[in-house]
Amino acid sequence: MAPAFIPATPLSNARAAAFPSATCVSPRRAFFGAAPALRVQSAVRAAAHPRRAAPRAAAVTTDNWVKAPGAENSHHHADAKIAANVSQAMDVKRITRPVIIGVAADSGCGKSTFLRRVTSIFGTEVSKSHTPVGEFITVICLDDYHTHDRMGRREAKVTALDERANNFDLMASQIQALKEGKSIMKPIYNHETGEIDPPELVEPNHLVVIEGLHPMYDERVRDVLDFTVYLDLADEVKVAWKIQRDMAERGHTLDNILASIESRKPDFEKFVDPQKKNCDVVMEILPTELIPDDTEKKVLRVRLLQDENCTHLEPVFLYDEGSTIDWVPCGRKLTCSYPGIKFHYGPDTYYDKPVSVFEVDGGFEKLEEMVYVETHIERSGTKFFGEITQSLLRNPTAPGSKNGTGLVQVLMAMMMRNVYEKVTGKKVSVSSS
Ligand SMILES: Nc1ncnc2c1ncn2[C@@H]1O[C@H](COP(=O)(O)OP(=O)(O)OP(=O)(O)O)[C@@H](O)[C@H]1O
Ligand SMILES: O=C(CO)[C@H](O)[C@H](O)COP(=O)(O)O
Repeated sequence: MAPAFIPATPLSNARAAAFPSATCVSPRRAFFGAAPALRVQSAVRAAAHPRRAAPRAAAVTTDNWVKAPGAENSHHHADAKIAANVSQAMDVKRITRPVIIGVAADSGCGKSTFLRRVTSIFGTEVSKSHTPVGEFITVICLDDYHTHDRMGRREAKVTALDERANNFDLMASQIQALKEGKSIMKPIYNHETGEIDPPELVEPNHLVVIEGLHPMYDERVRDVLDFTVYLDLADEVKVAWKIQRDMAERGHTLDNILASIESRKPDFEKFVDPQKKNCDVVMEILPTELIPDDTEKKVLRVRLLQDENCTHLEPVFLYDEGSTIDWVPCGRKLTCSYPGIKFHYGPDTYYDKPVSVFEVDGGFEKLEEMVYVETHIERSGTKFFGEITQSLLRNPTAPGSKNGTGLVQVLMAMMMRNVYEKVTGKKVSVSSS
């Protein structure tokens, strides 16, 4: 029998503007780029359909489930469980084995923007719910494993980045369970209220992405991951993006934004940043080198660092694998206005390990011309001629579509698709129209 469909936990209302020190937005809200209208709509829907508003726990029978190891670590997590048996969803959806991918970054560093590109490359959609779920992919935000609610963190005098503020025992047991094909009752950290809501049902899926501050922090969780991605923003870029988002869209003051970034820095450096050392791919976003003394930080230099020894990764390259290449296709091949665009590819070392670097500095004047560049990017895993260009053209106004950030995000999304295909031996079919 097919498992009963459990309504997804609805999006909660706007995160309180009353917490000006908060630097991140609800990943779900950002994931769908939800305008206030959407949030209101979702609240109205919930009111009109009370079942939607009910906690997911109410719809599931978990009598023969077991308490998840780690649930005892926090009174907020007491109801976190793991199914005793493999989920029927495995059979019903013909899941070979769930592929689990980690995406790590600080808050506001473009995880949601990247994950929208991922779903687009997989040709799939996800629900507008606390945990986005689709036929193929589920995206779990690891903020849900915060040990304390917002008030509790204040009392304990810890930031959300601190290891003590996260229940890694529970995270490890539940992500491991999903990989084994078992459903879980996962806690919910509610960014709107700062509270921990009753747990929700999450079933195994073909692809499960775990995103947030610490997907690779705990060895037990890291060992479960099939592929790991780290989004690494230079401080100047982080500040510029924060200013753009939090000042323009949320009415925060500049001083407030800067103070918040500064206050997170020590714990960011201690608990989040070190994860990048062991990642399969790292996307560095840096200020351009094409404009001397650039102050605007709108033109970006992007470096994709690909671990040469990663089991499932075949690094992309320009022209000739292993060579060092600097390429400026501006002129007859590409329309470029100042400062133009420059590509670089070559071997390098990153924390003592060999990596291939694919780098793009600057932007595209005409996105359609990207197809010329695409013909020179080798082993990108495209399924048809022009797939990268088509993917960027599908949403030309998305952040980064006209510069290297969008291009590198699409390349990383294709790597994730390759990893999925390698691990499962199944092909993902996509449409070229
Ligand atoms: N490639 C890009 N170029 C320019 N701006 C970008 C790019 N990617 C993301 N941004 C901007 O940065 C901000 C944060 O992006 P996003 O919401 O994707 O980050 P996030 O890591 O999911 O944030 P949070 O953890 O706070 O939810 C947004 O305002 C977005 O428009
Ligand atoms: O770094 C973060 C990741 O999103 C948040 O700051 C953390 O999850 C705490 O959330 P909030 O500020 O809403 O209490």
